[in-house]
Amino acid sequence: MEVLHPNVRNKCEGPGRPANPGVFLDGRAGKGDTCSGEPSIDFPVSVVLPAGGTGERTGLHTPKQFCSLLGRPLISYTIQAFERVSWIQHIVVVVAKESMGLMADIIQRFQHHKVLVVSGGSTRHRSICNGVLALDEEGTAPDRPRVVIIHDAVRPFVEEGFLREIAVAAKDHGAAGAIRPLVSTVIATTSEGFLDHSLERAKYRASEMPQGFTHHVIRQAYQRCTEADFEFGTECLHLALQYCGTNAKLIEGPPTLWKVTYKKDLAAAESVLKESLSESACMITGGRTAAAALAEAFQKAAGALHMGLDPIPDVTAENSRYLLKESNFIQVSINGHCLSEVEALIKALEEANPAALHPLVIIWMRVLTEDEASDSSTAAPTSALLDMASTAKLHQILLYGIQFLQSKDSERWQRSVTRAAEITRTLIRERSPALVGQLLQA
Ligand SMILES: Nc1ccn([C@@H]2O[C@H](COP(=O)(O)OP(=O)(O)OP(=O)(O)O)[C@@H](O)[C@H]2O)c(=O)n1
Ligand SMILES: O=P(O)(O)OC[C@@H](O)[C@@H](O)[C@@H](O)CO
Repeated sequence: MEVLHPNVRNKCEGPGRPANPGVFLDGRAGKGDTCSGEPSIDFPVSVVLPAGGTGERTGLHTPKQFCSLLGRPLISYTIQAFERVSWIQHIVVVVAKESMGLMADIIQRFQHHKVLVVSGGSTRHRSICNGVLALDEEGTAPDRPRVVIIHDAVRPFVEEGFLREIAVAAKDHGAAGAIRPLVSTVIATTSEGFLDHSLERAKYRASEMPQGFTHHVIRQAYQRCTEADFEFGTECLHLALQYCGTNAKLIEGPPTLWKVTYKKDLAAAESVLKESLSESACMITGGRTAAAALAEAFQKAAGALHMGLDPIPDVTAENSRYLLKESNFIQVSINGHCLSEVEALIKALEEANPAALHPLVIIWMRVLTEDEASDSSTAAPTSALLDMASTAKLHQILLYGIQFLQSKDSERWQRSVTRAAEITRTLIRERSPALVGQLLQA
């Protein structure tokens, strides 16, 4: 039986849909930390991420918040953006009841913390209301009101500095919201579909997210609003003004605040994520002379392609710091072609960084001498590579292979190294799931 939230009897939902507070999965609370010159956050801040929609406008079967970008659900990027902010204590994710299990899997797989999952409602306002009512007044006082940041779960590109501005403005004014200049002019139409009038664009702004409210204001707004508000409204700032007399402080936000609405927006978001990914790589030589010589030649070729390359002997001791850099890795294999070194690297990466935000790339670089190339006993372990790659992919590690000949002909050798660097750059840039586990020839 669902427990009705004590403060609302069927308020958020139509008949029969109560607010249904869950349990915090991990109540770790951060403390306010201040970057130089930025206002300190000395009051409790929680976040409500409405993610209970169906994403009809994408035309996809999967709701857009659960669509994968680079192998990771869109909502996981948004949650990560907030859980990296130390002064945010709790993140309430509001999902449709039928998605609660999927959301729990995502939290577990990507090691999200300080997350509470509650069930959504039939409209965005009802979902947000459920999220707000799941937060209680613990740890607050009149001079330290809890601030609630509300942010659409399908807006993954949100920065800490702007969140701080919204949170402080919400504490000071009761409500605050992100705005952006209008791109198109707003017009009103007659019932017959003709132009009635147009608004003077310079006087208006687009209301975006994040928005912030003191918990008291947003909770009172939802307790006083009407069924029509719940059914047809799209603006929380309006509810604060209409039902609490609170004029939100409006702050112009960066262009990155855009919302994923249509299918094309998913492709655009993935492209933005790709651009943010590290294109640098560490080349692990094992301290062997031949591998170090390859690394030197490869570094020149990679430099010409504007790709950073750090030759390192291993990822142990002081070099273990490379495991935490969200860098990519090239494991060099000369005169010894088993995959054991790759296996050890994958294990070290998983232990050091169990929930990498983006897929990391490992390239097994297999260099054959001319004698080995003609010796059938040194056939490439292609099936072992495929098996290892498919397991690693579950942990956001994309494993590829590149093989080439260590020719005695210097020109031929240089051409192979250059081709290997070009392939490496493409694999790192594209992170194509289709090529995972393949041994490509340079
Ligand atoms: N009943 C609803 C409807 C929407 N949302 C959330 O509100 C945010 C912004 O809404 P929108 O972009 O309209 O998402 P959808 O309603 O899913 O999209 P569509 O209108 O295309 O179906 C999204 O994160 C969406 O999941 C929600 O929590 N509960
Ligand atoms: O209207 P939709 O439900 O698609 O999206 C919600 C947006 O309207 C909303 O996030 C901002 O306009 C701020 O209120």
